Amino acid sequence: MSEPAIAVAGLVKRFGEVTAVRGIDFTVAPGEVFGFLGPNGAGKSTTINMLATLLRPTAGTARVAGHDVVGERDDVRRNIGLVFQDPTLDAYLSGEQNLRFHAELYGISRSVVADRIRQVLEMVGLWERRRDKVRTYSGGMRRRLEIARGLLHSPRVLFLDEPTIGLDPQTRASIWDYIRRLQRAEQITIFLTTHYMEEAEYCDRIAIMDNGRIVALDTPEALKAGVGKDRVRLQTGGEETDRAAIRALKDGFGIDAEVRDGAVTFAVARGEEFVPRLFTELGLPIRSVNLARPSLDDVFMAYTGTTIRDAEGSSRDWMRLAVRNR
Ligand SMILES: Nc1ncnc2c1ncn2[C@@H]1O[C@H](COP(=O)(O)OP(=O)(O)OP(=O)(O)O)[C@@H](O)[C@H]1O
Repeated sequence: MSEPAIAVAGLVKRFGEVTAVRGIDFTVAPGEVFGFLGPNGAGKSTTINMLATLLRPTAGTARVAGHDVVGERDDVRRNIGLVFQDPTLDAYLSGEQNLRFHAELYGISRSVVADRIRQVLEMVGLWERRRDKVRTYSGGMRRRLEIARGLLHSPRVLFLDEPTIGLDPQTRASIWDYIRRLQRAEQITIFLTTHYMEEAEYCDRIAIMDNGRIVALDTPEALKAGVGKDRVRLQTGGEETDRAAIRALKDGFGIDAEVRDGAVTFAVARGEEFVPRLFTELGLPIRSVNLARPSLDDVFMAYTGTTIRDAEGSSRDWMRLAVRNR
């Protein structure tokens, strides 16, 4: 197997008395979309800043695109793209001029720059608007331009800190569409932080961070399967058959069911495998079946004791400080 895109071992960050990151370990495979979720102050921004070489770890190691974030900082920087919270586009320049400026900063060779600018602008659907000043762009267009800029120097790993915060759901969905397409087209690894559960669903794997530690790490599916059972609602067509169904579920499967809102309701592991058995083994008429899975909100609640909504809002000022003080 090829080397991980990100490999973190025993990573710690202390700010004086505060230990923001308390020894975390994880790896991210090349081409993965990896999401970091957690309440305010969990240590997400501190972690992403260490991986992006903007903050120096207190202890432990992190390798990004095969290079050490402390010992080979310049190599890491050449191989990563950053799309962070602070908007740093120049609103009085056109989209294309912003990218040219970035290309110069990164020393991208003149012979390839025009082609590459076209490529990334087309990827995020802004080629037609390239000559317009950024101040005429919508919030979603600016974000797409920032993503295009983060990709300009063909990074192996793209870091996105809350890529869609403050955007409406439709724009968020379209940004994700672009992120997914980019990831396929460029085969890059994407590491992002988010507060939005539906956004976490797009990730191949998610790490939930709380109080400086990773408390859960898996695919969204596995995390949901881990917190609880699926909920099945069954309609049999009558009170008598409902009662018979409750008995049959108890006797045949050892399941406790009850009638709720006119449907026989119960919890079961791997509901999608259980429902077909109902049809063949229950021996009663079934008029409809509804299967609901635990959501990532349930997962978040189970691991952090708060809802993701409570965790919204932000203490981003720390990150700005960290970026400025680098
Ligand atoms: N430069 C700093 N100096 C002192 N303490 C800091 C600094 N940066 C972060 N912290 C502290 O470290 C902890 C983790 O902060 P961090 O910003 O990494 O959390 P987060 O998970 O990104 O939160 P949010 O979702 O609010 O952005 C917090 O207690 C924060 O106050």
